[in-house]
Amino acid sequence: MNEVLRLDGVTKTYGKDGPSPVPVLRGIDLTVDRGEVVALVAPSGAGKSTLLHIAGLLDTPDGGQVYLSGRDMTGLPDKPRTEARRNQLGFVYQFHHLLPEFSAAENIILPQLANGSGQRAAADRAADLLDRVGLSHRADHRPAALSGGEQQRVAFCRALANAPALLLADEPTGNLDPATSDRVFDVLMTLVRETGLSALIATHNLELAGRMDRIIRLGND
Ligand SMILES: Nc1ncnc2c1ncn2[C@@H]1O[C@H](COP(=O)(O)OP(=O)(O)OP(=O)(O)O)[C@@H](O)[C@H]1O
Repeated sequence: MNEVLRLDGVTKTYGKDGPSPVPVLRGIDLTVDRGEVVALVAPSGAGKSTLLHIAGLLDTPDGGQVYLSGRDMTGLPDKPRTEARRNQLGFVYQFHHLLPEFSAAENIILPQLANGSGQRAAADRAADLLDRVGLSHRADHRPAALSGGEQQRVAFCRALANAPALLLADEPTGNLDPATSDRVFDVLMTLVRETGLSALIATHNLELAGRMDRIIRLGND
């Protein structure tokens, strides 16, 4: 099985039983292979976040199937979906959403402890990931003491903390100025390549999209 993610004929309409339904996804077919980094490019409002939420098992489609590593996740109860989300998926958002009262290292350690890792192994992995993104020296600092680009690098480490099979990212550098965005995106790509991770990364930035293995377009972009 070479596919980490497969969406087959996925449809989604918001408020479909109400007076003003909003059809967003109309039969999306999409795959991400193991080790592949795919850009998701679309105009604003075309449904990138909706698609990432469905692929990330945070929302369910009205129709169609979502497969993770070959397993049909559609219609499964919450428990296996939550487990799959914890074990197989990593998320990065436009804003880092780090826990403000914890240090950079702790933000990477906590999801590992929640997933059953021991303290020592979790701390070692956090140290390794911070080293990879060039932030070893900021491990004990809280997010507020870090720059926007540094915070986002910590968020990448947190997303990779539990060694997911697939990284889902929604405008991961969209909140940064163009030069920082470029540098931080390079860090993300290096991290993804070094760990052999698969990724589906939504971006408006065509230059960044061009650096990925393949571009999938939604809507008329
Ligand atoms: N809960 C909801 N109820 C009704 N409509 C919604 C809901 N969530 C999203 N939408 C609508 O669905 C469409 C797609 O939204 P989505 O956030 O997926 O787009 P997007 O491509 O990620 O946009 P952006 O790039 O601006 O973040 C938009 O028209 C949005 O207004």
